[in-house]
Amino acid sequence: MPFTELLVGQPAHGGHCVARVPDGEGERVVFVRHALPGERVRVTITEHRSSFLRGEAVEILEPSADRVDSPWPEAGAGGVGGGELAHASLPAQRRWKQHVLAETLRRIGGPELAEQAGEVPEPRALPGDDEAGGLGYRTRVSLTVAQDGTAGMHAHRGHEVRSLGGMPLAAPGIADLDLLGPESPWRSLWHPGARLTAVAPSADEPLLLIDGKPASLPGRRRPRRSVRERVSTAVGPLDYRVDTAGFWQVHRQAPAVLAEEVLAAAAAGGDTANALAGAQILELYAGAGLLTLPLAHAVGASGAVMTVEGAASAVQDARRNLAGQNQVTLGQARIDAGTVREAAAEFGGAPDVVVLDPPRAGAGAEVMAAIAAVRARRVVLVSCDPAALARDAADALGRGYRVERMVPLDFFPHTHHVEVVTTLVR
Ligand SMILES: C[S@@+](CC[C@H](N)C(=O)[O-])C[C@H]1O[C@@H](n2cnc3c(N)ncnc32)[C@H](O)[C@@H]1O
Repeated sequence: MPFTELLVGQPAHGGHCVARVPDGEGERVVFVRHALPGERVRVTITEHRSSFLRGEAVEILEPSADRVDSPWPEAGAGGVGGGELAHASLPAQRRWKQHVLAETLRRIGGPELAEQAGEVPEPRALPGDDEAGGLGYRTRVSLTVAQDGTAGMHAHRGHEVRSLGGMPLAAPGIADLDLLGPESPWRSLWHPGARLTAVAPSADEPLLLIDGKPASLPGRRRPRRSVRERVSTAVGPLDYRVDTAGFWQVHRQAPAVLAEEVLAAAAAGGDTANALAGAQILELYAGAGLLTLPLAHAVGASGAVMTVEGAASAVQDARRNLAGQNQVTLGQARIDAGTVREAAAEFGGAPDVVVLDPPRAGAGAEVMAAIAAVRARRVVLVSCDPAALARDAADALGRGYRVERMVPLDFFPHTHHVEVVTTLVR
């Protein structure tokens, strides 16, 4: 079945739409990438599984009104991953994510979560994205060196590395590094198969890591171990240092927007400066302290913020970023039920708010149960995966919390990814 003509249905979690092909007496589901709902397309089947097929739309026979010329054709059918919605207009991408989020909450979280979440809004565009066509936002880009020595990315669900001609989603500082093509000045420093990470910090020169180590061109500034990031917030600009290979929000506007949303959620939507003064906050998965610093300002000297983070280098960065904030205690530990209980016990009673920003897999049932047992009035859950959000939020609902608000944010234009800040209250 090399090519099949299909009518494409609604999007599903993972960056594809659902279609069906006849299969014996019944039908088989096909997950189709690079198509839009309602389109009639020719599809090449890329993977056969016992219960479903995967395919890519290679010819659009009846296009949707939402279809646009992709600003990144190299991420289209047969191409690299990371730009799977680039064939849709930005408003259509946001409607796609809204649909997937609502469906995932219902399918994985169950009817109660779906009901409490209510009418899930479209993910909010970040400042400047609509004007820029959703391009030039990524301050971190991962590449791999192809066999011919040029920088590229892996084919979607493939091992082969494709050389890239452009990186339209990358921030301008990354293009300035001149990584692409056979004339790149970096070529003598890397080898086929090397992993490259390009970083364009908000308050520092862009830099390149080769196999996780900061590199520099001959005669240029020595490689740095950390970069400076500056985040504009309501309490003024906040300055951070972050390990070059450490976690930092990828969208150039995401640090400020996330800090503002988390503060508003923790403060019950009130004036954060007053509502959180004196509050006791437990922050889990705190990274280099992006959220810890504005939380520390908001609770003030009479409040307390305790963090737990697993990566030693991130805790070291946080120590520097939070220097002088005596109301903050930084803990390094792998987060599990035990560490949540221990951290909460330090407050000598329930903290007012628990903030958590777990990795893509979510916090998981055990950690969510331990968080619920802490009995904080509010839990602010930051999720970068709708399925993990549905599991984590459903766990909280089963343990005495209800959803007060869900704020989806379009942190990753042209991809299917979406960030959501959920406020849970007892
Ligand atoms: C999505 S990041 C959030 C960091 C921070 N809130 C930010 O926005 O920069 C998740 C963080 O959780 C940490 N982490 C992941 N799994 C962990 C675990 N099991 N225990 C402790 N920390 C973990 C990672 O090192 C990372 O810093």
